[in-house]
Amino acid sequence: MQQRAITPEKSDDDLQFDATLRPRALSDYIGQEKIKGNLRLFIDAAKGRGEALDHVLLYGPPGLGKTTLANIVACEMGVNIKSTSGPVIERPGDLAAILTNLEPHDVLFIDEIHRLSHVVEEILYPAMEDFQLDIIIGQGPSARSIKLDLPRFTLVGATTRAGLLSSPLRDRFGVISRLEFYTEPELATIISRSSHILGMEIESQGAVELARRSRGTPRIANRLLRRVRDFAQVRANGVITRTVVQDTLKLLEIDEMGFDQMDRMILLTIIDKFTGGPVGLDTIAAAIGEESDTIEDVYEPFLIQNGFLNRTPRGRVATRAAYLHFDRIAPESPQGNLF
Ligand SMILES: Nc1ncnc2c1ncn2[C@@H]1O[C@H](COP(=O)(O)OP(=O)(O)OP(=O)(O)O)[C@@H](O)[C@H]1O
Ligand SMILES: [Mg+2]
Repeated sequence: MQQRAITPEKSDDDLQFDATLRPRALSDYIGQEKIKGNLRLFIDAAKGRGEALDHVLLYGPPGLGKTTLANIVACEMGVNIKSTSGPVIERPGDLAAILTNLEPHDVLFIDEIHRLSHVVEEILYPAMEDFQLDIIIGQGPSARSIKLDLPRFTLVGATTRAGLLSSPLRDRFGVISRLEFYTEPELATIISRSSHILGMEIESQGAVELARRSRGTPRIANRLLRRVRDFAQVRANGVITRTVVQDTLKLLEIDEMGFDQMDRMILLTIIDKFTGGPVGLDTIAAAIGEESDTIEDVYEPFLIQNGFLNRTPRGRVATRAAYLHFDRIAPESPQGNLF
């Protein structure tokens, strides 16, 4: 897939920036006030009792700050964090090795936790609940089952798809938090903070304009900021003004709403090829040549939340706002459930 400027998924050149721009303390983490309030309380309580924090599940669209929060939790608890991800833990032995190496109260961060295999999940249940490792060593008649005590640890799980988590796994988390898209003022604050860290001068109108076009997502805001920075250096004496932002985004073909080519393709396919829908996700995916999982996880949440797309039992439907945005005339009497 071609690298989109706006995709909220990680790319390699994000990694270095992620490291520099990632807030380290809860007080530097902007927005998500409800989650922050809860975590603050639970962390203070756990520390007060000298206990490990309860297991935490973080879910929500890519780029909203799940990994960042996991690291902050460890930092605020004053413990180490071990990071891994669902697809990386292939065999029960892999997880056993990680678990037996934890120190008391450590944070184990499992990203993409919905992609853990079944056999690995089975090991995780008693580990989360009773801090016991229950594992079978060897095969056939010589196989032995061994039980080990584990230190009390905190599992922080992250996923873009909470719906794909098995309920026994979900039930073992004491804290389940959903990350929301950020408001424009929150994103403007994040952008100003990032500019400051990168040593860039940004006018407040520039930050507001960029915030408006960042699809509610800090990762996108930071990525666009890098592009804007290049433009500002070359064409505008290094200061990020509203005009600099507008000109850069025009080059990147990102419109007033923050839609890029892929968003436009999804909506216009529904409007023009399928008379506004309803049309199945797989059909849309085939028509535009993108994975349906990617459409569902990455692009749709923002379009739905902002009222451009509806998810109905019979398929996806473009809303009146979508027709208006593209200067199309919405059908007079829609097929029953259109609007
Ligand atoms: N609340 C926040 N305040 C400031 N910066 C943030 C905040 N949340 C995220 N960021 C920035 O956005 C970037 C992406 O965040 P992060 O990697 O934590 O997202 P994620 O939810 O883990 O994404 P993914 O689902 O793709 O793993 C980070 O590098 C960080 O700089
Ligand atoms: Mg992450």
